[in-house]
Amino acid sequence: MKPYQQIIIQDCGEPLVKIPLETFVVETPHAYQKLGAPYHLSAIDSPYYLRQSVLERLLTAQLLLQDNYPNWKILIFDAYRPVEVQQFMVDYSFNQLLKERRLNQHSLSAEQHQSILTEVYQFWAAPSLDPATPPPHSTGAALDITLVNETGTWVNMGSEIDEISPRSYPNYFENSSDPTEQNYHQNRQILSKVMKTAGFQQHPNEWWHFSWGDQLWAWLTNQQQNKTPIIAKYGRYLC
Ligand SMILES: C[C@@H](N)C(=O)N[C@H](C)C(=O)O
Ligand SMILES: [Zn+2]
Repeated sequence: MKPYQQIIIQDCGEPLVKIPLETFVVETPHAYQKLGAPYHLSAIDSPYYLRQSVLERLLTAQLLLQDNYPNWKILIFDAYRPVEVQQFMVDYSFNQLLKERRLNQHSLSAEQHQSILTEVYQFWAAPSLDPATPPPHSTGAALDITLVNETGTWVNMGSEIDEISPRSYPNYFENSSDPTEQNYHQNRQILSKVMKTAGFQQHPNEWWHFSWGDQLWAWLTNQQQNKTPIIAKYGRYLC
């Protein structure tokens, strides 16, 4: 269990709302739908939903971005994710690591299996159905995003979304003396600054993952302030 999963959840009952796709940028087809992720098993069969207040904050973040970078936009890579899709992506990522390392699942020792799973879980939440430990995206409070510039080109952050490697850590390029890598860091800073100003918290291992109101958000907020601890506003979204 991760420390943030001990945070108590008191779901405020806010609805999941459709993201106005014309206001942001999205990839079509969606990356996980392209892989065959089973959205059809969920009553909400699209990733482009968020809790109402989370969407409002995302709109604020994009306005803040455009104060300094007119015509830049937030690209929504992923938002609401049913637990079935979380399971599919954990399995997919595990199998990708095996492929990259030319390993065969059936000849793995128990230790090897556990060690690869631990790597996957550094970046993916467990597909838990326990109401006390929902995967962040299944609450409708988390989203994976990047930026596109005025020409519609993805701003270069120096690594791919979902890459299982230290390059995904938000400050990975912070102390680099290479100008290109310094630029990646600046780009990541632009993204995290507008999101944090709008109230979001960022996943410690992922430059692209932000949330508002879920357990990780509450846990990180409590770490940063010496006030009465807060609890999570959103649990797994139940239709
Ligand atoms: C890996 C990425 N797409 C992601 O969403 N990670 C977080 C931690 C999650 O699975 O909730
Ligand atoms: Zn995420």
